[in-house]
Amino acid sequence: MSRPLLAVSGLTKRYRRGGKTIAAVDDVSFHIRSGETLALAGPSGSGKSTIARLLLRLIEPDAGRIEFEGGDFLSLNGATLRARRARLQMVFQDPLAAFNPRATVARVLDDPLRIHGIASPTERPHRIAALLDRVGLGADLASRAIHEISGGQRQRVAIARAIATKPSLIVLDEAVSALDVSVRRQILQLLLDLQHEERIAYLFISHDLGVIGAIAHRVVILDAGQVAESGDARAVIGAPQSAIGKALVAAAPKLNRTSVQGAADRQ
Ligand SMILES: Nc1ncnc2c1ncn2[C@@H]1O[C@H](COP(=O)(O)OP(=O)(O)OP(=O)(O)O)[C@@H](O)[C@H]1O
Repeated sequence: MSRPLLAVSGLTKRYRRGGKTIAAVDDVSFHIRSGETLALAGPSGSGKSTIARLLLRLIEPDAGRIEFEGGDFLSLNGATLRARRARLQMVFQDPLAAFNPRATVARVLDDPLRIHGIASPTERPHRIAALLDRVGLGADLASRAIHEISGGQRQRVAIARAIATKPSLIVLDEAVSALDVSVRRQILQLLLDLQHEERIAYLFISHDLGVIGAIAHRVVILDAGQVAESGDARAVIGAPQSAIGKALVAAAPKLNRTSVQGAADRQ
């Protein structure tokens, strides 16, 4: 079997709080293959965002390994880390917090093309127009400021920015949670289409098993920093074994699957 795109093993991150040490992430292991969607589910405080921050190297773990594209990701630094980071992108819940709200859409999309030397100054406007088209937005949006466009449009811009560097993996941290149901369906469909066409893998972080059932192949359910259970997304959601899995299924709103062609349908 080929090596996974991302292999996380024994990942541990502890914080000191009120004189005590708590493990926000406690000996967590999982892997993601090229073109696959793995969901990380769990209630608030279970360690999902800490794992995202560890994967982006925004914080360093106390123990564990992260292998990405066949190499030790934690030992990279400087230019080698920057180059590898282009292949691992992130989409957050709130693009208004991730980008300068006053920046134009063109500026937000120009940054990764410039920083990673992907296109020359004369080529970049064409690349930006192509990226906007790719995520279903018109070129006329390029001159608008981030704070002037809708939440759904902002999330499309965030996805366009993420794909600008041709990543093999995108970490999506509650990326559709703030959107209303119809916009959420459209964004999920866009993610599925991009994955189908460009074989991008997703680490889809969410507390909502309804959404996870529509997009993920496999799921890891976290509880207090540890893996409570994991497996095929439909099997786990259909018959959760852990107490936390049962609670998340009971709390999940049903997503109308007919309007999203689920990832598992395309296997
Ligand atoms: N910088 C920090 N200092 C101290 N404790 C922290 C820090 N960041 C996170 N924690 C703690 O680590 C645990 C995991 O938090 P984390 O944000 O990863 O959970 P989460 O599952 O993403 O939650 P949510 O869904 O609410 O975002 C929580 O107990 C949190 O309080």
